[in-house]
Amino acid sequence: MSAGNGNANGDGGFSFPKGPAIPKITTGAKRDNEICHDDSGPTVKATTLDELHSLQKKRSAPTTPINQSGAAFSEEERQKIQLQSISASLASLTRESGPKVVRGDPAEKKADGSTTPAYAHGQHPSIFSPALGAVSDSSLKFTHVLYNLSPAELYEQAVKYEKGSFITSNGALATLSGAKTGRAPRDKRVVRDATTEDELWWGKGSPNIEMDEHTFTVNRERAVDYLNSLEKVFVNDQFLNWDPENRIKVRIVSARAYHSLFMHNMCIRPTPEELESFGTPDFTIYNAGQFPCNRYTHYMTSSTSVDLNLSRREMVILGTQYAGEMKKGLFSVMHYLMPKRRILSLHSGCNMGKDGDVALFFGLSGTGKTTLSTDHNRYLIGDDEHCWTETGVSNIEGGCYAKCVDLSREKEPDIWNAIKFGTVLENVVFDEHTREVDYSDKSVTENTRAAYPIEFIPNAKIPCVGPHPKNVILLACDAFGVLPPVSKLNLAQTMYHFISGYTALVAGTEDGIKEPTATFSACFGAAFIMLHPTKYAAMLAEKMKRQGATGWLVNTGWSGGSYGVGNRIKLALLKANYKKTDIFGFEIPTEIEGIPSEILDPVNSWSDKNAHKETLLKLGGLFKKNFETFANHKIGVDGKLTEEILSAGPIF
Ligand SMILES: Nc1ncnc2c1ncn2[C@@H]1O[C@H](COP(=O)(O)OP(=O)(O)OP(=O)(O)O)[C@@H](O)[C@H]1O
Ligand SMILES: O=C([O-])CC(=O)C(=O)O
Ligand SMILES: [Ca+2]
Ligand SMILES: [Mn+2]
Repeated sequence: MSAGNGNANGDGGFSFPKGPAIPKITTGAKRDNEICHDDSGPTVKATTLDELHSLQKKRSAPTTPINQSGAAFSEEERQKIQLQSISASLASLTRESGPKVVRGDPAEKKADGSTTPAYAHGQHPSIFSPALGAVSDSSLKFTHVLYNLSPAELYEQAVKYEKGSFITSNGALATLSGAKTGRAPRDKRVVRDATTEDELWWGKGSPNIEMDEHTFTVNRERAVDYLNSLEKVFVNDQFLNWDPENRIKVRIVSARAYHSLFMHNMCIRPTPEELESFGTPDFTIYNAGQFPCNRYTHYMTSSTSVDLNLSRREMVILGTQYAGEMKKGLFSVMHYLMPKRRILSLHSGCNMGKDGDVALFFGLSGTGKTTLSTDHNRYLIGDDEHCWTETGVSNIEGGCYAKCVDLSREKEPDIWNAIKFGTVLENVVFDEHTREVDYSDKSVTENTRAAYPIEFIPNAKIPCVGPHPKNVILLACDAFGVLPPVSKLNLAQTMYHFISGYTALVAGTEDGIKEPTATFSACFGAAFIMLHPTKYAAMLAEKMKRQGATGWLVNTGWSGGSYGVGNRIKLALLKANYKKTDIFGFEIPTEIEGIPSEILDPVNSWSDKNAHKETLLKLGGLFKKNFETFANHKIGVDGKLTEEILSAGPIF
């Protein structure tokens, strides 16, 4: 039966009316009487779907690699050298040779459908097969290496293979860091050997909990074997420190796209040319965070272990996927390496005014280094880790790590806008359908974070270096409500408060805990320092003195009555008249334009003056008690500095 022409003769009472025949549609060759011209353009070049897909991706533009002697490497030679180096990084210490490594995603099928390369040893440029001593199953398999992938590639890897990875409505990559949503300082170990024995700060108050070289080797082997057992690993080769003379080459081997993208954002990203000549890294991280350490290993007290070996220039991560461990592990390394070069490493934010005045912002986690250094009216040099050299300051990192709990576009527009394609959003909650992030939702953790490259901040200063600081601002979030909003400090007071590293937060919102808890963290970063705090303090004093920098204590917390009475206050810097406060002996301004004078001295906003005095004394006592640890440690040749610093503390 032919369609279209109805049949009027049927007996079923169903028929199409007879009408004019439907005109035939003609395509192809242009005809004179054509009404509408064919604008479909040339047809696709591929003849098969596979070919079509292969056309979609253009090869990255080849660079012109130059080797040390000035001669160009071939692409094949270059890839071979790279893979050889990665294989060496992954070498197990006992078997002494690295695994077979191959570039690319194992899931990307070859034309014949195979996923494992079919090439024999040495035949293909993107395979490296070391000569193996003992043959085991793992030495027969390939380890695929995803080397310095781009954010787009890492998004695809994360979304395809990592549970909990989603693209949010602002374009960021939302991830989950697993059971650990913050650092685990109690699980950090540092190898104590002949060198570090004398050089590092050990014992009471020190963050450096020792482990021996052998135990490190056991954990390293565990991490490396885990990584080698995987089908693929991510390798990032990047830099630390924007000061070209003190740049450190770091390699991060990890199992998750989340970790690779985090470090892509947080470390300095090499140009293709810099990557060509990267060579051997100065420091390597093995992040096997999904895999636990063996609790029965000596020195281990949990299934998490973050191990630093300064002599081997290696760090091993087991049993935590929290990405901040990598960032802060490297920061610890800088706290060791830089002072050796007479460079001061700082847990501080840093920005610069239009006329080149640099400010440093020290503060414990969550006191506002990122928030306050990201200031629309100033150039951002960095938000968290810096070096102060003979010539000025440099950022150690290539990215920022902002807290995003309760983030709002109105209060922090630059951070808000930096959360876009390429940014890693850790542990946030979002709408399952619209993928809109709810920053007020703390269901996963209160420590939600955004990691983005520093150039996502519009007024970032690239390269991230600046002249000597003029102002050194110590941030404290004082839930006791007795620290003034702004206090000017003399040099000894600056040292005293730098070594103290005070902040006080209201302990958990649950369980009825209402008392603020004071936290003291030497150098505002006790978890990361490697030497005795007074070493860093002496360097800071010397630099501030020489450069004529002014110290400030800024309360970013609650001022005027304890928590609940006062409100969190905004930072203001100033030229004003000052008066001296009781007990702490701070110089506080008597008036600042635009700020009601009464809030400049917190006593004014306490209705119960006795309660104010009591709270002030209580806090002073906590400072004194904390400082006992440092009191007998001499700094400076004659120890005079110690006395001067001691007398710069609270007096009562
Ligand atoms: N007055 C204030 N000053 C600074 N931050 C404030 C203030 N009021 C509220 N906040 C909030 O406090 C938090 C400060 O976090 P921020 O990321 O700046 O900490 P940080 O010092 O950089 O810590 P970390 O070293 O852990 O990254 C932000 O969530 C910010 O919105
Ligand atoms: O390392 C982290 O988790 C975040 C950070 O910057 C800090 O704690 O100082
Ligand atoms: Ca921060
Ligand atoms: Mn920090």
